[in-house]
Amino acid sequence: MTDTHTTTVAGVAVDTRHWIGGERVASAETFTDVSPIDGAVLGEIARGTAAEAAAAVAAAKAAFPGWAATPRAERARILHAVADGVEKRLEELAIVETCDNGALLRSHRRGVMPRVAHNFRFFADWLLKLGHEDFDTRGHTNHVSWDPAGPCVLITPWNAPLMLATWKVAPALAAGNTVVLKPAEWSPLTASLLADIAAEAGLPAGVLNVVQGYGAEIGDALTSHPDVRRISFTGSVPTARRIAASAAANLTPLSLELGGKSPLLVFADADLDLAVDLAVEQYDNAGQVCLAATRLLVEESVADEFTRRFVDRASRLVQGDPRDEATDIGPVVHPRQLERIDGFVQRALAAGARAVVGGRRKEGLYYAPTLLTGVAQDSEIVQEEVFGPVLTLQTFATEEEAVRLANGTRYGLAATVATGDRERAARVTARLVAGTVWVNCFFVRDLRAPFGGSRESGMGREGGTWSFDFYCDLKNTVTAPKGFKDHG
Ligand SMILES: NC(=O)C1=CN([C@@H]2O[C@H](COP(=O)(O)OP(=O)(O)OC[C@H]3O[C@@H](n4cnc5c(N)ncnc54)[C@H](O)[C@@H]3O)[C@@H](O)[C@H]2O)C=CC1
Ligand SMILES: O=C(O)/C=C/C=C(\O)C(=O)O
Repeated sequence: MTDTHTTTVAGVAVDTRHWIGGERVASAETFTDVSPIDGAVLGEIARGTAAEAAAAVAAAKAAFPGWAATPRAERARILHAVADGVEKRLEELAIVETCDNGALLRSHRRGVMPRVAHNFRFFADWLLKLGHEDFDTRGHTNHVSWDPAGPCVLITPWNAPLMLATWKVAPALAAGNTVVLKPAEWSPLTASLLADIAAEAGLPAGVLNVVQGYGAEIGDALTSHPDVRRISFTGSVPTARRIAASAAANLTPLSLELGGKSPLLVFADADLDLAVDLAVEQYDNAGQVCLAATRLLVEESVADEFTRRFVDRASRLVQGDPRDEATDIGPVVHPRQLERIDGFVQRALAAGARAVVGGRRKEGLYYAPTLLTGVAQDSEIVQEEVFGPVLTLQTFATEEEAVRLANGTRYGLAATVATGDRERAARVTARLVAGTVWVNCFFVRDLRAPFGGSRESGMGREGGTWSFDFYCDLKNTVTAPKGFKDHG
């Protein structure tokens, strides 16, 4: 149901306007938000332009001095209150997100939305632990402080909308910055709910602004705005190039978390059932996970047995409505994404690949979980990020070959190694080019650790102190032991 400025999704009222300077602001035009589950219209969302971008940055700029001067303990208290609000509305956020992007409700309930709250709690607590380091040089004190940088523009994708947005919003606010958040146009709703939650938690007007619209319109206006002091972007490589070009004009510092084509290396000495579990896990969120290990690299001697067990496990996956607790794989996010995924698969099949599992569309926006064999290292399907439930399988004869194949793309976001040999694990992980490497596990990580990608998978790292390195202007104040009136 939708009226002019509010839509109701699964019983939850969501404001479809921007949130700028503590007020709801409409745009002259709207765009239609559609659910990938069944094509239902979820709402008419404000389609922001350069004017709303300018208003949001102006609001963030005006609110900056007050928020930057707010004591750390008070900033942390408010961020914990935001986390409380997320937890209170967890069920609402979970169902709205599922209707909006089609990811599993059970994942939103049990993993994703708790992580959203944790993002706020973690950075609130980390802020309070962040030291002011002092160094002494011939009696001169070098005092290093973490100064807030100014208004930050945060641009996020649709595959894990609120989780990836708050991974940026929380440290940016903790650092004392103000924020303009632009969520993806395919999943705009939970960002609007976050604005409500933040206001209820007592975040002052203008400290968090949320604008809606298309990347090429309002997104571009935000990233080229001269008053913006940080841009953090998660999304695709082509968009990152455009944003980096906009940022270059103003020399705005940039953090980029981009795509991947990560490998899962399965050695013959691995626990094969565990390795198969790890491989099947890559279909989570219908494969729309930047970290997904979509290239299965399996040692020749166990490849047939691995494939047999994989096919058996994959054939038992339940595909269907993501609101159903029994569902393992929901729809992909948008008809354009479905076309893109199927295009990759059909071109690979035409080039000689074999679909051991899937390889076709199903009804609606559902794509059969797919495993392709007979693929060459330099083929499109092995080199390009598909961002769908599509895995490839290649074999290797030696550890050397495994590492060469694993590192043989232009990406470097993540890698997973399945092995029963600790020494091999140490040897191989040391040689992999990736921001995160998992051994006999996947996806679990500590927010104190750095997160980001090498090569075309990104620029910079966020997480723990690395987030504050990015969102702060670090300052070194050197004070001499002389010149003060009270000094003898
Ligand atoms: N490394 C990481 O942590 C993650 C990376 N991703 C990557 O994101 C991609 C999927 O997300 P998509 O939404 O399709 O990416 P996308 O790059 O098309 O869009 C991401 C965001 O950028 C905005 N945007 C588009 N053009 C823009 C412009 N010219 N200026 C400013 N903003 C603009 C969009 O509106 C959206 O909010 C995949 O490639 C995936 O690997 C996704 C999740 C996590
Ligand atoms: O921050 C994390 O640990 C996970 C990030 C997840 C994604 O980037 C994703 O779902 O694509």
